[in-house]
Amino acid sequence: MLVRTQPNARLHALAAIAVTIAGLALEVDAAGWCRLAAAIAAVWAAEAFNTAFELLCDVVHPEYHPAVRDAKDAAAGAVLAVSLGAAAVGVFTLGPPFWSWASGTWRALG
Ligand SMILES: Nc1ncnc2c1ncn2[C@@H]1O[C@H](COP(=O)(O)OP(=O)(O)OP(=O)(O)O)[C@@H](O)[C@H]1O
Repeated sequence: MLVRTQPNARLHALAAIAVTIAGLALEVDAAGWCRLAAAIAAVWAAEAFNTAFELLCDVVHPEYHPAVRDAKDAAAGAVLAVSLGAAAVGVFTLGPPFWSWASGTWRALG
């Protein structure tokens, strides 16, 4: 339902697939997979709660209301915060093995 109805969830799905492929290609260790899996799960959980909250708001108060606006903005902010944290986990987990692979390849070519 999330992927079908939420454009952001499609982006999260693409990011999760890309991270999984990169993790396999870079042979991330078990601790790295734990961090990546926790980050991906946290983003999906935040997106699911945000979607549930938006749907509930639309049923409870479909008309414009400043409190609904602020509540929805706060929930969207939570997804953004978790997504930024997940991006940091991805960079710190995949960055070092990617850098070793890239510098090794560069040396082999040079
Ligand atoms: N009933 C409302 N009253 C006031 N503002 C609203 C209302 N419904 C939506 N908004 C504003 O429009 C924004 C988008 O709300 P919407 O329900 O369309 O979520 P969305 O487009 O699915 O957003 P998201 O990207 O967070 O999933 C909200 O963050 C809020 O600022």
